[in-house]
Amino acid sequence: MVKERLRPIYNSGDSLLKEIQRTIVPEGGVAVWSLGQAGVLIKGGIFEEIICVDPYLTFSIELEDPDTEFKREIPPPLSPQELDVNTVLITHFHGDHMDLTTIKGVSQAHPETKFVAPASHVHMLHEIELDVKRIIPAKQQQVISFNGVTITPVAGAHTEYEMDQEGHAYYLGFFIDINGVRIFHTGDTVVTPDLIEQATKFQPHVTLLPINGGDYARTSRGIVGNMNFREAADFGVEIGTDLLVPIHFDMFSKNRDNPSYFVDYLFHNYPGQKFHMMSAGERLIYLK
Ligand SMILES: O=c1ccn([C@@H]2O[C@@H]3COP(=O)(O)O[C@H]3[C@H]2O)c(=O)[nH]1
Repeated sequence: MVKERLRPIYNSGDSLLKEIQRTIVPEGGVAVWSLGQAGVLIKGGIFEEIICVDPYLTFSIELEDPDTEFKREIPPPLSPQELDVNTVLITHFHGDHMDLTTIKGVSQAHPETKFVAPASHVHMLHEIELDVKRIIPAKQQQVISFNGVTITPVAGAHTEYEMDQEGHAYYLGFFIDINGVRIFHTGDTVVTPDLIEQATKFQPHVTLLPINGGDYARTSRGIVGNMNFREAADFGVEIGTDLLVPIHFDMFSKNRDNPSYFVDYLFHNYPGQKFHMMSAGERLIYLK
């Protein structure tokens, strides 16, 4: 039943693992793989760091609640045990971004992997008994640096800016600088003047941004919205990014939009804007 529902993806399992291992990224470049939804894997820098953002590599949402409308439409390109990365970045606490089953599987299979998660929600990682030494609480504007990589968390508004009592943002995006290649993973957010200002200063080479939007029907079912395809394109162009990569459109049939609308909108309004739409498991090599 589940198998019939799942749509094909470009690459997965052993073949994807080998590709990730064998990819040597030239200076001034990064390799990016889509893992579906907001999940991406990024490789680059002098130490060939591998960073993963928001891996949802299980069926945990539908296993925990068989009546959920959030049933996967694509298979996980890798199992949690196969995800061999230096650092996992988590943008926020929703199960399709902070999947505790994925995180537990990764952490048990790869004892060296570190986990960066919003300070407001690191307590959720204690539920899976992740060693606190492996957790880096992320706070907006507080830079995290390791091995030639600089990560600056930026607060997002998953329709609203929300924060805990200490003022730590619930929803984060990440400005990631790998050896001079600047990547902005927005996380889940709508467009705000503050986000435009900060992203314009960062001047990303590559911006990964959601396009699924939001509407009355979804909001009334408790689904929190994001920027839509028009807002994503306008935002990406306004901040001056070189390459736009739409995300958050392939996982759940009830909470997505057609990426061809994003492409069509760019075609008509910003024909000089570079973009790349990815299939899960696909590799993109970006050179500055
Ligand atoms: O653990 C979960 C999983 C999902 N959700 C809802 O489903 C939506 C899926 O897309 P999104 O990640 O933009 O936003 C999510 C939320 O609205 C949730 O509230 N809690």
